[in-house]
Amino acid sequence: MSLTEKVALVTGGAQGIGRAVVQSLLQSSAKVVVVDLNKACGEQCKAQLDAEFGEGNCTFIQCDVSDGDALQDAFQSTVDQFGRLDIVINNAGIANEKNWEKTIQVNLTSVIKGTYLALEHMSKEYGKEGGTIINVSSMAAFLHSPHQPVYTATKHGVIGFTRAMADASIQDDYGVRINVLCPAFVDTPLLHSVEDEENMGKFVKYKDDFKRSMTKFGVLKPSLIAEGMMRLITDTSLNGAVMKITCSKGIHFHTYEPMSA
Ligand SMILES: NC(=O)C1=CN([C@@H]2O[C@H](COP(=O)(O)OP(=O)(O)OC[C@H]3O[C@@H](n4cnc5c(N)ncnc54)[C@H](O)[C@@H]3O)[C@@H](O)[C@H]2O)C=CC1
Ligand SMILES: CCCCCC(=O)/C=C/[C@H]1[C@H](O)CC(=O)[C@@H]1CCCCCCC(=O)O
Repeated sequence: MSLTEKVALVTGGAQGIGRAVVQSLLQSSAKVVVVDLNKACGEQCKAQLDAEFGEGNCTFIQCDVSDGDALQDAFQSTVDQFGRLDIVINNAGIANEKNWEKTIQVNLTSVIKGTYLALEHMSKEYGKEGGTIINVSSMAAFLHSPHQPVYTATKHGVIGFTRAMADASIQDDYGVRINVLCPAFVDTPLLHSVEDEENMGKFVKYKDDFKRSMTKFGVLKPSLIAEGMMRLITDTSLNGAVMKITCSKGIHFHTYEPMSA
């Protein structure tokens, strides 16, 4: 499906899962803004994508998503440059149990802020044309581990927030679909960062169990996560959906009991 004329903003898009998603969006002819903290990685990513897709299709904005004003400026710059916004992927995430407050800021607060900013630029409530938001959670929200308690809490939070906002979008006719994606282990730099005491603090003692779990459940390629993301972007029937991606079942959806009064 062509996303010609569509404009996407991807946080944490310079490497890992975000980078794979940016690649897929460009392959579908969208314009893409990569918002990332890592300047060197972001500039290298943009240079590679310019070489592959031509200049003018991809922009890099250096930004710490946990800085609310900077994130607001990144959204505004996107609209100033490309004239519109259609797709927002709140993907940036860290796993730092030592600086757990930062983990909450990046993984949860910034996802909430990124969703509200996306709505300001896309919702019919603000006179805009609609769009789609995908928030990145994790299978850690379903299968917890003592290795990463705060990371797990943030990923639970992302699901609850996203589902509630998806309901609000339907009830108040925002014209914006809001979904959440939960990958199992994915082969990215983040997955290796959880072996360091510097990141995990006292919980690093559980790292061998965590690694055994990786061997047991397998490790996914970022390209499969990008495939799931593209399905959430293009399937207009999906709102409030919780997509899981695992080695055993591939791309599938979590189902919930209907809410009773
Ligand atoms: N790799 C895995 O096994 C899994 C990852 N996830 C989630 O997927 C998302 C992406 O993770 P990966 O690609 O694996 O990580 P990664 O570490 O490979 O890439 C994350 C990107 O986010 C950027 N970033 C980090 N903090 C930032 C900040 N404050 N502001 C702006 N950019 C920032 C980094 O510079 C990096 O480019 C995260 O939300 C993560 O929790 C979910 C399940 C499994
Ligand atoms: C910090 C980056 C790594 C986060 C990766 C992740 O999401 C890990 C989740 C694990 C949790 O901490 C304990 C687990 O067992 C989770 C992995 C679950 C994979 C389940 C796959 C099941 C299946 O294949 O059916």
